Amino acid sequence: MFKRLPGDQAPNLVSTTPDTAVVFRPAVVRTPALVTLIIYACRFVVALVRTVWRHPVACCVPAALGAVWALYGWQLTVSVAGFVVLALLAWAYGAPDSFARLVGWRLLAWWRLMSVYRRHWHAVMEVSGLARRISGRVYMPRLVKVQCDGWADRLTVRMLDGQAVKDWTDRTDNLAQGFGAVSCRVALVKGGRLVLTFPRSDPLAAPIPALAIPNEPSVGPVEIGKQEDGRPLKLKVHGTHVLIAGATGAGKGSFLWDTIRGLLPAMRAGLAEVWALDPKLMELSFGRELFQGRYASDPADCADLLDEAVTVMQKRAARFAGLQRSHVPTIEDPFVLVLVDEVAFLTAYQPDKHLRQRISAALATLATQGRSVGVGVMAALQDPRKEVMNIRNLFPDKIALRLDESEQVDMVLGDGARDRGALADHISPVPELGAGVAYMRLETSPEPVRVRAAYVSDDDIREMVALFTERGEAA
Ligand SMILES: Nc1ncnc2c1ncn2[C@@H]1O[C@H](COP(=O)(O)OP(=O)(O)OP(=O)(O)O)[C@@H](O)[C@H]1O
Repeated sequence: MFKRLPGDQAPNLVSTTPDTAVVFRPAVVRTPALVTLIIYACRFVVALVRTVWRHPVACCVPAALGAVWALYGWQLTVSVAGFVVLALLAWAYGAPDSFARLVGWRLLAWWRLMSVYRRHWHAVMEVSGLARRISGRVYMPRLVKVQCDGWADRLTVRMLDGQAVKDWTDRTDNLAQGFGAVSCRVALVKGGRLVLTFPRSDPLAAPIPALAIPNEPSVGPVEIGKQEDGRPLKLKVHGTHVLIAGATGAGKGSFLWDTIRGLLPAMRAGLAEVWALDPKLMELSFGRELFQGRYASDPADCADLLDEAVTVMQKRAARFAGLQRSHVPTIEDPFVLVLVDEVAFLTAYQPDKHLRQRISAALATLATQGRSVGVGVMAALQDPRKEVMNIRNLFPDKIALRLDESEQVDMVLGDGARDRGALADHISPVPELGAGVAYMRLETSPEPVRVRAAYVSDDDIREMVALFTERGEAA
């Protein structure tokens, strides 16, 4: 603090300009040692109370051991501590799931809080610009709690008043680097509170082999791979439409084949049919026996097949009107999934304008009216621009595999998806690392989820065809 002293010429004065009549001298207020000690003691008590409040278990254990030591001596203390450690080890070995849920992840969360997040919190907030300095006072976002599971650390954070989620999503790189993680995901939980997710490992790093064909016929969500937290990835196909976008070699075929594989028992039971449009004549032709004649590659045949699907849809709608509002698959009215590989060949690159318009109209009709009567569309494409696929917004569920440009991410997944952590343009082009890896945004959840589809090889497709045709021979 500086005190203004007009005309003062005493030594040790500070002047901002030479030869000026206005000079300044630091005004030093001496604080008695006792006051300083009292301030430190108060701070210590507050910190102690706050620590006990926040970490009651971690504080009670050493306190209880200390009490046993004081009352009964060190021998009993060591015996009790040893017994507790052995009991915990036995629990961890005998029932690892319940141990992890009730003790393990909490211990890890406490350790990560102390060793990483609280330790670096101030520095990371200041350097990344998320803390604010106003009139010399520092305002710091509050780290509310840390939770851990087998895959990631989740930090609940109280934003500063006036901060926007975008302030945080713009700094995910800073946060990840600051806390030594490979990535950071930001999600708003409720007004002013965010959850920052820092993965500790990546269950999607290695390709996933084709999953076992399910035993039960079902059109319910089909298991097609893994989510980034290691849980199974189940994709809803009945009652929705799915758009899959990815650069060449990104692994779009995996999503198509995994879906067919998951539906195979229902197809065998007559509860589901897959109709395939394969204008590139590469992807789906390999298993065309599975489509029972509902397969087309020539654009004119594709248009006919789509028109047929529209007719099925309209007849069902006329029958169901006033009787039922959602579709239940039966042998008479099976779930029909129209698979379109490289839909841009039909909607954008098709030179015959009439055919193009017919196909676009049929796809738009199916996408707007099909799902409640059991006709779904799953379309894959490389280029997600509006000129190429002007009905992409009619698909409630969207999947973005590796994309070439960052702007394409929001084109596929919707506005703000990339800001929320869907870095589809960062997925590795090396097939072992990145093929089949995608970000998925579902109608029911705005948060993009990172997933990997299992790889269905040619041999797996042959096995599926054999299993399916076996049914035909048996019938
Ligand atoms: N889920 C997966 N896991 C691991 N590797 C995969 C996966 N899916 C595909 N691959 C590998 O990536 C290669 C390209 O896959 P695929 O042909 O399905 O890509 P695509 O997106 O359909 O490409 P295009 O648009 O050129 O047809 C495959 O030959 C395979 O080696």
